[in-house]
Amino acid sequence: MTTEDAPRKGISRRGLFGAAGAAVATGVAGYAVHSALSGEESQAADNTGPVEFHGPHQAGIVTAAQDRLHFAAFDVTTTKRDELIALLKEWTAAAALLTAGRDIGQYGAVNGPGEAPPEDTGEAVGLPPARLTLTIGFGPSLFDKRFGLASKRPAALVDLPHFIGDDIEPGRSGGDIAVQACSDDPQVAVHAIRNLARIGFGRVAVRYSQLGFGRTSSTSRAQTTPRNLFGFKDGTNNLKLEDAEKLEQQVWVQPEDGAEWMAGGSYLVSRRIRMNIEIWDRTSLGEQETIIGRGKGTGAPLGKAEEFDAIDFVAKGSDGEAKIPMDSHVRLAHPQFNNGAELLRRGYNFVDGSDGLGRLDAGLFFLAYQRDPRKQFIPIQTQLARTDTLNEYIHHVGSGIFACPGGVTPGSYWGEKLFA
Ligand SMILES: C=CC1=C(C)c2cc3[nH]c(cc4nc(cc5[nH]c(cc1n2)c(C)c5CCC(=O)O)C(CCC(=O)O)=C4C)c(C)c3C=C
Ligand SMILES: [Fe+2]
Repeated sequence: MTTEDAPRKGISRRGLFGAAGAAVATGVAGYAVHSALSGEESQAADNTGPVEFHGPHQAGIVTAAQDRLHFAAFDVTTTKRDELIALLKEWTAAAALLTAGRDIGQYGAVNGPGEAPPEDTGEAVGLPPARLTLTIGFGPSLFDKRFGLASKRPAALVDLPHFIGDDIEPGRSGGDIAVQACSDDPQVAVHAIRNLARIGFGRVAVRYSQLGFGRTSSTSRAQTTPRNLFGFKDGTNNLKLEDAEKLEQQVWVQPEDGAEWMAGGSYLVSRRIRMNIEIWDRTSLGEQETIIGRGKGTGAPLGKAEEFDAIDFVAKGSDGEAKIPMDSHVRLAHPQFNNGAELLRRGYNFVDGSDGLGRLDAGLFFLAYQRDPRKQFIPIQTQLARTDTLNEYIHHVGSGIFACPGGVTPGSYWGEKLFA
């Protein structure tokens, strides 16, 4: 692309330098060499392209989980419904460009007039789309009196209850609107949120945000299972994008579920879960495996050999005790003990420095999509909060719930059906 092409929406970021230059500038070439080292990384080497923004469902839910997260919750600061709608239209147009790997605005980062601030902040120039997805959700507080939306609040968008052991910080919780940016390049995800926040200036303000540096789930059978900060494979028994029938039952809101505008959408629960890394690290391997209910090396259920072997909750060891302990995490979270309820987990590891007492401020930014939190997250978490032995090593400090509408078709905008 040349500067002559500039007065057209969405400057190609790579085109500014040419494809070869972009590969070098982004380190993609180095990434590919590095990727020869292991199967897991070679999977990532292909992850530079775009994910389609438009479709029946929002991208970023069943999309094979990317490696990086920038999650932001916004408070709406305008009280004018028209201004909020205008913002959602602007955000949608920008999101379509960003996810295609393009600069936002007409002139992008570097082709505008020298006298004005650039339309795009520029830190993603030369970077590929890196499978960026942007997923929007609306929190319960958006449905107060301000925008005339009270009657549109879905019954399933409940305020989450207090769970035993919760230590929730209001400043890390709630939000009128959430945007989940996932990408295989951290700078691409950060660029996206930064530019959406910039577009929103005067209409929304970032309430809190969270970076995640490593996925803690796989959402496709083509992906290997990653590890969380306790060193365990996480996401083995997750819902996967290949399970189309189960996704209809457990993830996608159906037309008969009420709140018509939510059909094809899903409910997101976010929890910032602090992990007591230092205490965990002083716990024996056997105890760690007993707490989770799976082997640390293989990820196999206790008593089994392979990661994807079925869990046998009945099997007893020579001591007469259940091989999968009654208070182990996988037993208490399993659909068999939760009325068949499942979650599509999409969380990320985080480390936000240390807490001043020499402990890492680290943990899991838990993200889970579901058809109805009243039947899924809430009962599962109620059970975990009561008896999960993992609770000695974790505590929940942030919380959010968001109604994520169905997908965007070309010409429509995020939340159009909500405001219709
Ligand atoms: C309310 C839902 C859940 C919370 C909160 C949660 C926190 C949490 N989990 C781990 C580690 C693992 N979880 C695993 C399985 C698993 N976890 C949940 C739900 C919540 N976890 C479910 C529904 C499942 C699947 C259970 C099953 O059907 O077998 C596992 C095992 C591997 C896997 O299947 O993913 C690990 C490991 C941590 C560290 C954590 C909080 C910090
Ligand atoms: Fe879990």
